[in-house]
Amino acid sequence: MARQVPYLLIEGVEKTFTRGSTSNNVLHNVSIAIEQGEYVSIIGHSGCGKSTLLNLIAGLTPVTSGGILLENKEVNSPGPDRAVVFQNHSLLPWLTVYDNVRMAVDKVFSGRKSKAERHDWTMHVLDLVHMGHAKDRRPGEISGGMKQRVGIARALSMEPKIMLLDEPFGALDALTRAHLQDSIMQIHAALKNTMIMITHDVDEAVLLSDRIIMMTNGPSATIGEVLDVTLPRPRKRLELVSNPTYIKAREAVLKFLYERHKFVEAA
Ligand SMILES: Nc1ncnc2c1ncn2[C@@H]1O[C@H](COP(=O)(O)OP(=O)(O)OP(=O)(O)O)[C@@H](O)[C@H]1O
Repeated sequence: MARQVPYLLIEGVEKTFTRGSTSNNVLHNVSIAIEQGEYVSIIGHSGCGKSTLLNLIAGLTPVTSGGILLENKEVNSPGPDRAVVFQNHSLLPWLTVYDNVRMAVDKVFSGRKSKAERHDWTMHVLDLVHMGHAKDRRPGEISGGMKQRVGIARALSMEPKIMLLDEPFGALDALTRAHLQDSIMQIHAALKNTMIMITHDVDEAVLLSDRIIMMTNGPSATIGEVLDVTLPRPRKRLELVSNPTYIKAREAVLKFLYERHKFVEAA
């Protein structure tokens, strides 16, 4: 029987940055298979290589050795099938909320959807992140949380196979962050897209993820442990607080980060 190919396969990946005669092996032998529709978080101490790993999947930087396959095709350049959402939204300040999303829609769908369809699709994704009402505002006229919603809408609008989220809620206050986490859970439930998210927040990782990838400290960081989060969905943050599975998962990540792989400040 033919072996089933994983949706995203990261196999034996090494990443070394070289400048002049010095080289820094950031990632060592990173291997994992991710299934379609999974929500996977990557957690690890500062500087271990989380963003580097995300950039490799995005195709923004090449692997030194090993390989990344998406639906059995090698990833070696950026593409609209992998949309990245950064911590600091990167909206164009002179365009409205609508036009910031529409630009991405036009880029990806100009040959495949009519003008009216592209308009409807733009409004649909803005409504998904609850930003339809603010479509005519410019980035300077909306809050940080709203900007992040537009960034997520823009990424979603490209119908990517994989959403790559680099600390998407890191710059937001706790309440805004909670609202956006709820939105992303609703979007994930509705669209069933594959999400890979970097976070420093243990509660966020447990709340959102199907699996949590825990990275060891660098240099030569690798995947230390992978935790399955078996909590059923939809998940409600208030109900989880006293849920034994939630408490156990949270404890497992905290123990990994603060007992087995403590952060040691470089001398
Ligand atoms: N383009 C680059 N050239 C050289 N070194 C780099 C480059 N990008 C990252 N690094 C190095 O790779 C290591 C990992 O960086 P990376 O940003 O991936 O870590 P991180 O886990 O995402 O950190 P943080 O949690 O603080 O954002 C660091 O030592 C960094 O200096």
